[in-house]
Order: sequence, then C-alpha cells, then structure tokens
Amino acid sequence: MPSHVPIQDSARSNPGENPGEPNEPNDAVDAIGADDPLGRERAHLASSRTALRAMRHDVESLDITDVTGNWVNAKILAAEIDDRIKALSDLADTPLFFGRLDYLHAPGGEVAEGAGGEQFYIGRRHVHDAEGDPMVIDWRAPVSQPFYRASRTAPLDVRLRRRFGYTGGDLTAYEDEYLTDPPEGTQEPGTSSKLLQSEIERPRVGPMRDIVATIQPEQDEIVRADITGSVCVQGAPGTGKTAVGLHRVAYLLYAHRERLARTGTLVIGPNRSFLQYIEQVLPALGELQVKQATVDDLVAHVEVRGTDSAAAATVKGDARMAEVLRRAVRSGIRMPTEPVMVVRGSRRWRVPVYELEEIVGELAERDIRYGAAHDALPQRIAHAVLVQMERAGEAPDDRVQDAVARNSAVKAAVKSCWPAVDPARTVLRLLSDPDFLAASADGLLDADEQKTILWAKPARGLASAKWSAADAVLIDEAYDLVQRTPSLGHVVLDEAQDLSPMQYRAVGRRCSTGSATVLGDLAQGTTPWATASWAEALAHLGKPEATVEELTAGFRVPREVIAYATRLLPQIAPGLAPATSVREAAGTMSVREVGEGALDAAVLAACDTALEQEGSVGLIAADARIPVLGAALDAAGHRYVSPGEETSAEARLTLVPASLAKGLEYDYVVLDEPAAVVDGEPDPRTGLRRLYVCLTRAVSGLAVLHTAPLPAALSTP
Ligand SMILES: Nc1ncnc2c1ncn2[C@@H]1O[C@H](COP(=O)(O)OP(=O)(O)OP(=O)(O)O)[C@@H](O)[C@H]1O
Repeated sequence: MPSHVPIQDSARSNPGENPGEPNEPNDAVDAIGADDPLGRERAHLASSRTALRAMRHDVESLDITDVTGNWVNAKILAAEIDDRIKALSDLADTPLFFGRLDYLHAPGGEVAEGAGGEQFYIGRRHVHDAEGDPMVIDWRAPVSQPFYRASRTAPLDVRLRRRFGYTGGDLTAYEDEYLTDPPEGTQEPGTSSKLLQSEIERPRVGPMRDIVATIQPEQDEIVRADITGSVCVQGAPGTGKTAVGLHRVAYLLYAHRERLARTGTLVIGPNRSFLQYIEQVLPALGELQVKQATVDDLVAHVEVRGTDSAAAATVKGDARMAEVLRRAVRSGIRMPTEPVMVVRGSRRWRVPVYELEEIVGELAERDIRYGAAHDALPQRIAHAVLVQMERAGEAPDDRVQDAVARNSAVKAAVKSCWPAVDPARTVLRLLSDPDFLAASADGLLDADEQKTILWAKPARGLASAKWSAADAVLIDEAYDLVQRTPSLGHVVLDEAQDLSPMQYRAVGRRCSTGSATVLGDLAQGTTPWATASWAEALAHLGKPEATVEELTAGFRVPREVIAYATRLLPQIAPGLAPATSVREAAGTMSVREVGEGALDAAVLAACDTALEQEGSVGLIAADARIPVLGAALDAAGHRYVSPGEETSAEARLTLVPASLAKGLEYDYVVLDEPAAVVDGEPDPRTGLRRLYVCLTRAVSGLAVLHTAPLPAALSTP
C-alpha cells in the first residue's frame, strides 16, 4: 500500500498546513480562495455537475427529424439518444469524480484525453466544459490508468494522487499521496489509505456496487488486459472476481466501442438472483447494453421440466457426448445407390452413382456444418447436371441451376443421402432408443453409462419430453452441429468452476471468434462435475491459450471468518492458496451448539441480534430447511426477502437457500445447521464445498448455530 498524508476533511481541514494543494487550479477553482483546497475541489465538483447538465441538455435537444430517412432509422437513433441521456444522468449517490492525478509533465498527446493539462480529475464518465476541455476524465482512459497502478517505486510521472471522500453526495474529504518528491513531513510510508479502507469496510446494502474508485493494481491488470486474449481468474471468496469481470466489460466497451457494439458482450452468472444482484453495476458505469444470462438461458431451446440424477447429469455433461452427438447427427448420411434422373422438357439428364458418391463423400470430409452441407448438396447435384447440359451445347444460367436443384428427383436424392436433422428430435431419439444410442456411443460410453442416460420411460414426442437442464445443453450442441452458433465479441463467465464440459462448449461457441474472461474458484465447485483444473476447463471452452491469474487479497470476509472456512480447504481443494483478508475490522464470529428442538428459536434470536447492527443480514440454511425457517420467521412476525429481491429498511433480512448463496454477500450471516448443508449434496466433498461457500458470505460477522455435530474440520476449537 503506498504511503499517504493524513486525511483532510471539512471538520479537520487546516488550510495553512494542507500539503495537498492543487498545483494548477483551473479558472473555476481560482475564484475560491487558494487557502481553501477543499472548497476549490467542491467548486470543481459543482462546475463539473453544471457541465454534465449542459452535455445532457445538448443531447436532449437534438433534433433528429432531418437526419433520419425512415421510421426504423429514427427508432434506432432515438433509442441511442435515450441511452446516451441515461448515461449522462447525474446520480446523486455516485460522485462525479473520486480522484485526481497531478502529472509532472503533460502526458503525450497520443495517450492523453486532455493533453496539455497536468491535472486530471478521474470519474465514472467523461465530462467536458462548453469549450470541450475535460473537467472529468473517464476512469478507463489511458491517462487515468496511473490512478490505479502508480506507486512510489513506479510513479508513472505522477507527482500527486488525491482520493476524495464523500458523505451523502457531498465532497467532504480528500487524501493525498505524493509519489515523487514528497514535501517535507507529508510521508508516512507503509500506511494504508484511510479512504480506501473505509470504502472497503462500508456496510453492504442492496445490490452490488461498482468499485471503480478503489480497483487494486493486480485487479486493474486484469480489467485492462488486451481484448484479443482470454483471461482466467482463480480467486478465493471475496477477492473481487465478479467485480473485476464487470469492470473489464466496461473497460473493453470503452476501448473497443464500435467493434463490441457490432458483436455484442455478455455476462454469464450462475442463477437469476445472482444476475439481479449484479445488474446495476454496469449501468452505474454508464454501460446499458451488456446482456446478462445464465447458461440455462443460453441453451433454452426447449422447456426444462425434468431433472437428472447426479450420475446421469455427469455423463450428459461429459465432453465425450460431443462426439456421440456428432455421430448421431450424421447417422443419416448414406452413400447414394441410385443415379439421379432429371427430366427437363423433352430431355433427361442422368447423374451417375459414382459422381453422386464423389459429391457426398467430399461434403462429408469437409469441415462444414451438417446443415450447410445439406443446403449445398442439391446445388452440387444441379451443377453436375449443368455441366452435362453445357457439354450438350446448351447455355443454362443460374436460374436453370436453381430450378434443377429444386427438382423432385434431386430432392429425393438429398433426402436419402443427407436428410434434414432436427436437433431436439435427434437428442430425443438418443435418450429413448437404446440401439441408436449404442450405435452413436460405441467405444465412447460403456453399457452402464448408456443405461444411466437412457430415459426410463421413453418420451412419446417432443412436446411430452421431460427435458432436463443437461438435455438442453445436448440440444444446443446438436444445433451447433447443424448450424454454426453466432459468436459475440466478449463473454464474461462468472462462477465458471461449476460448469460441465458440455456447458463450457456451449459458452465457448458463443465467443468462438471473440474473447472470454473466465472467473471462478475451484474450492467453490458445487456440482458433481465441477472443474478440477482450469487448463481442462479452458480447453473445453476452446480457449486453451488463456492466461490464468490468481487473486488472493480478500475484500469481503473478515480474517477470523476466512481462517475458520479455510480449515475446509485441504479436503475440498488441496493446493489452493487461502485468501488473506484486507479488511482491518476484525469482524465477529461465533459457533454455538444448541439442544435438540431449540435450533429454530436460537436461529431467530441470532437474526434479531444481527439486525441490531447496520447493514444487511443473510440467514443461510440448507434448501430443505428453508420452508421450516420461513414459517418460523412468519410466525414471529419477521419481514424477510428472498435472494435477488431488494432489501428495504423494514426488510433487511434475506432467507437464503444454500444452493443460491454463491456470489452473494451480507454484512451479517447467520448460518443454520452446517451438517444439513453438507447432507443436502450428493457427495461429502460437494457438501463441504457448499458449506465453504456459505461460510464465506459474511462481511462483518458470522454466527453458526448447530444441533447436529459439525464436520470434523470445523468441530475442533
Ligand atoms: N478493489 C476493491 N475495492 C473495494 N471493494 C472491493 C474491491 N474488490 C472487491 N471488492 C468488494 O469485495 C466484495 C467481494 O467481491 P466479489 O463479489 O467480486 O468477489 P468474488 O471473488 O467474486 O467472490 P465469490 O468467490 O464469493 O463469488 C464485493 O463487495 C466487492 O465490491
């Protein structure tokens, strides 16, 4: 952590002694006395706000009637303008700038958005005055980067870094770090930034916030990594993986706006409540166009109404299924046995078997999609007819070729050699027809595995099939075999450790020509097929060249709590580095055994105690315990919400099923009966990993209550 001078605030500010005076005030701040640095910064804030309002007003008053030729263009332009107006709104609770950099020299014209000035205010978006001079520089601009990266050892030409503190939208404090030539008496080497610390320690309320003011250097490296490469981040709970992924999208949209506007960006999260938890971060950063989805959403070709046993889902998610499906899709390809006879007028044209064989053989060899080959085959046969016509002295044109391709004899030949494939029907047949599965899975799945995935009661048709989530992924793979899935420009995949190889493939084809940011923690893998190594996962994703980074500095979980949860690591993910906690507040942690029959009341009492504190409270329990605890809370008159629902002053308590706790956080967590959380999973290792996730949701305090014995690693004092 770089050194700093003590925090200045409105109450304590001592102008005469203040070492952090701006060195090149602009006109607006000149009007305020030079002996009132905080006042000058406030004046800059006020004039930046005015400038932003003017920018917004300019956009609002744009008249587009003359520039849009038609209704569609007008609609598109109006929507773009609407987004721009939203992006330029001045949100009362998000300060316009949070930092200032005083450069020693004017940064080079090619990198500086505001070249020529030496002082830059860093904020969420660019604000300029009426002359076009920058008042606030976007945090993503190259000139802002030293705010996150500069240090005393590598000052990057920065003399002073100033951080601002806000209280309820008012600028109330600032803090300076001199990176080069510190004035006498201003350095306290080794002391951490108080504003940074208070931002990290701030109580959590509502959905996730952006961390743009406090991105750490190791996080910034990932955020600003080049768009052409894919990055994978392994990180212990609370190390900021989700935050980094979201800020990376915002950064890439800034740096490659046009390219990504064309190709699109997507953030993939584990479930809907998680997506609701993170959905406000990008809009707060001015980015309104990023799509969010779960993997299930991506592959929603059929309605999912069924579930699989863990064993069946594991086989269905295995990468070998890709080859099983390839064979199944192509199982209808037949070498022709009859010539094709096309009758046109008084003439007959005959394409002999050997020539048809050549055409079909060549299409089968080529690396093109099944559907593309199906569409090409009639044209190829027609071409063979056309060659004969030309040889006979005719001069057929393209229209004749199209007509021949549509000829019933050609159609019949295509139907018998290269029949159309319906992806869902193919999967239905695989799961219902033992012979078809055996033929497609020969040498890939053994007899037991085949039996495991076959439906006990074969579905009669597409509509009555009880598709599972894993089936939908198979159908998606089959779709891609028939027709290439369009690729986006960039995909962020959060909680990636839980995906099956087939799910990685489904995500991978959505960024086949783009890049990916893969975020996860091997220790939090709670599916029976969870990722064992990132190298393997990245290979399934089709990005084997991605670099793997590790984050270990934890911003969420207090030291004592992370130490307790870390006891599970040797059993659930040996070899992984435990998280360290950067939180200074010690937090509270208690583990209490209660007698038979007294657990529900004890849990409610623990919630009451937690609710006495400021911030959010999460009661986390095994999924099977949720109805019981919900009823107990109702009976006691407690208001509570479910994950993904917004908390309010009256309902600060969220009742969280263990299966939905991943990625979320609460100031205080009450954890009900750990043994039930473990038992809720199909095997003990997955159970302990689920418990690890639940134990690492707390920001300020954790209370564990149990009647059943704790898992061995947690039971010793
Ligand atoms: N540089 C930072 N400054 C301030 N807060 C931060 C920083 N990095 C992360 N945080 C905060 O720490 C908390 C945890 O971050 P996040 O949810 O991104 O972690 P994670 O690694 O995805 O956790 P999990 O593995 O549990 O999903 C969030 O509240 C986030 O805002």
